[in-house]
Amino acid sequence: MSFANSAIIRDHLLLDIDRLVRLNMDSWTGRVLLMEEAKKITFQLTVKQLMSFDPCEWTENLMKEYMLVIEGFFTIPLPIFSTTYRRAIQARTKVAEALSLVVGERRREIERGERKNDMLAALLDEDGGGGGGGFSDEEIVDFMLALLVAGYETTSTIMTLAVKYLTENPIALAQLKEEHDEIRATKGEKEALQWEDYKSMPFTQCVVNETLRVANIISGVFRRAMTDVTIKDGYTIPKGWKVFASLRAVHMDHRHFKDARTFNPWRWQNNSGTTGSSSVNVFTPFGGGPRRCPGAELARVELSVFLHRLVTQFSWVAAEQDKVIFFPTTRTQKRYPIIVQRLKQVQPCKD
Ligand code: HEM
Repeated sequence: MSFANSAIIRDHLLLDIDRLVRLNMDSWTGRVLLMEEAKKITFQLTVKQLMSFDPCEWTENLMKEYMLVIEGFFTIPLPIFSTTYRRAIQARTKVAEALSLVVGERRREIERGERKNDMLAALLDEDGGGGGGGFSDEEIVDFMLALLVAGYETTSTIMTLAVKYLTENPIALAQLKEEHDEIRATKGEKEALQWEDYKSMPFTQCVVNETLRVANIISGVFRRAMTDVTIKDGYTIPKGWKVFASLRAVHMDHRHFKDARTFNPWRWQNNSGTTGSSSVNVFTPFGGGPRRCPGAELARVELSVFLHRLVTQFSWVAAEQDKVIFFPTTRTQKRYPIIVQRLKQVQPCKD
């Protein structure tokens, strides 16, 4: 099931992304914990994409419970020893119950002939007319929970790290801002971004690629060899073995990316970003093959819109030193606090 291809993003999601990013940024003043704000935005976006709910008390409560579920991911899975794990299991039950009610209500709406245009509707459609046996409520809830997890941590971290890298690279930030100021100059302050605007952000796409390359939000992927696989230099991975393919090791390899540890968005101006002439794709932040991340395009659009609204509305400085850490997940130690200042809007001249 395709839930975030270019056409869906262009025709449905882009407006919501722009609106929800703006809505959140409207309340920013002074010191902002960027990672927390980015999480709020990506959670709200995913909920909207899944079941069409705008931010409200219900979504806020859902997010509180859901954060307890996420905390449980990084604890020892033994309820007797870990309060965090116990709390996470209880919270997962609550989130699943809340989502089940939504699925039930939606089934009743469909019986009354009402239909929404979101991920949940698509899942229920598969149920009715797909001929594949249909999904049970439990399967749908499970899928929704998985999607909340897949898009939330990853995209909010990439937003935070893009801002951190740009703050540390004023020349890149200035060039990015110039690109976005030019787009905004053709529109009113509040006017929504259009798909053509997103498509006219070449330097932003360099920044997005370079952030994905350096940050390595997902450090690697597991695969099982379905048959004996012979790889370079005569090594064979025997059938049945599990392999961890390290995406980070390739992205940080100076044979592919010159000065691989340096954040250099301009390297993408030659499109492939690589130094070598290898025809093998060495840039795979979203994995590869049939399991490649289905949210790749959505994540790119979310980050681009986020950067657009940030650089056209604010200037900022880092509030304190913060460090990127990579274990157990990629994130910054202090949730990247920044001090923001709202830019004065320049009004167009009147005759
Ligand atoms: C910067 C943001 C993101 C990064 C770096 C990222 C990265 C990845 C990676 C590396 C995989 C494993 C692919 C493989 O095994 O080859 C994956 C899987 C997946 N991602 Fe993403 N992702 C991001 C955002 C999203 C978003 C926004 C969504 C949806 C809302 C999403 C949904 C999924 C799903 C459902 C899978 C599992 C696919 C499968 O197993 O068939 N991701 N992602």
